[in-house]
Amino acid sequence: MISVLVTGKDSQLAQCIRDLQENCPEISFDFKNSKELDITSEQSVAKTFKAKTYDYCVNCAAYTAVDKAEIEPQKAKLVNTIGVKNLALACKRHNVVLIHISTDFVFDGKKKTPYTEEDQTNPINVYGKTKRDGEIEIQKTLKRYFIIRTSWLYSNHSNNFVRTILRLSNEKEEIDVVNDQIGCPTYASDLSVFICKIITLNSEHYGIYHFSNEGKATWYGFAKQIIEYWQLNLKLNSVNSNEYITKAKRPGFSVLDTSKAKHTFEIITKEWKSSLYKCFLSYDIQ
Ligand SMILES: NC(=O)C1=CN([C@@H]2O[C@H](COP(=O)(O)OP(=O)(O)OC[C@H]3O[C@@H](n4cnc5c(N)ncnc54)[C@H](OP(=O)(O)O)[C@@H]3O)[C@@H](O)[C@H]2O)C=CC1
Ligand SMILES: Cc1cn([C@H]2C[C@H](O)[C@@H](COP(=O)(O)OP(=O)(O)O[C@H]3O[C@@H](C)C(=O)[C@@H](O)[C@H]3O)O2)c(=O)[nH]c1=O
Repeated sequence: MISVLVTGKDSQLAQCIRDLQENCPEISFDFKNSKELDITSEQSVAKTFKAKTYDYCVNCAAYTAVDKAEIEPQKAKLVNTIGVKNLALACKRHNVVLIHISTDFVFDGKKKTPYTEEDQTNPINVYGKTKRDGEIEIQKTLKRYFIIRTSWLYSNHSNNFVRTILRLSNEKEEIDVVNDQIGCPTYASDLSVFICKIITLNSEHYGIYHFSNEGKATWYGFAKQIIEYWQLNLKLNSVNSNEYITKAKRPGFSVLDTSKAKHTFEIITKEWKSSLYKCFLSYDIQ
């Protein structure tokens, strides 16, 4: 049995891993929520790693409120940088492989072609900076780690853009959505399959990997597709970022090049629209 600690039990990603559990009989998962394991507390982390022996730690715990991070940067840093450092140190002490999830928002979005793992990071908002600093803490501390950068995660769990659009369709007749930020929506369930594959392979190809669904979209295009699949009665207005003011700046282009993950782990990434359709089919509120 492979023993795996998963932090951030209530995150959408951890919930997707939980959904997958019965398809991975060789893995014994131990999910901890933020009360059971607070990654910002050295004591809490030490206690968890002493209580049981783990082969892997999958870190799904994060501060993910992109706009709020601009007004409480210390809180974002505490979770995304200091908390990650605590986990990396504990993994080192207990010889555990760390699988950490990072983001397309570590990039500034000035590139015109998909970002590779070798591209320079240059975050333009607090969330992105704290996530990039978390990556650095891992690289300083550990040799046996996987940092998986992904983008625009959604699922039928927790907070995400799909759920926001569904909620707004109940509250409003029309909404403005930005058409000048390009990325790739990624079904968290597909990412959880990839994480389990790395674990079951017992891969030693440590390092940074980009994982997303295939293709690209604007948030406007993403919203349009959600409206089409769910047949929502919501009018969309396409606007520029300077017409839709938010506290945090977001990269104009943050599509990830997933070639390295595809070649190393022999995976096929799914086209984003087909994964969105799968998410639609799995939805319980239709
Ligand atoms: N959402 C997205 O679009 C993307 C996310 N990512 C990354 O993927 C990962 C998973 O994201 P996602 O599933 O959306 O996350 P969510 O926002 O759904 O959940 C984050 C979880 O982290 C937990 N958490 C916060 N602080 C702590 C703490 N101090 N100790 C332990 N747990 C804590 C929260 O618990 P509680 O609710 O109890 O506070 C919450 O359950 C994150 O690393 C994120 O940065 C990357 C790209 C895109
Ligand atoms: C809800 C809404 C958002 N937007 C814009 C704001 C923003 O530029 C973009 C996305 O909005 P959201 O705030 O929902 O998504 P945001 O929190 O920015 O999403 C990001 O989350 C973090 C955690 C990541 O790591 C990223 O990969 C990315 O998924 O869409 C509209 O234009 N209209 C709307 O009605």
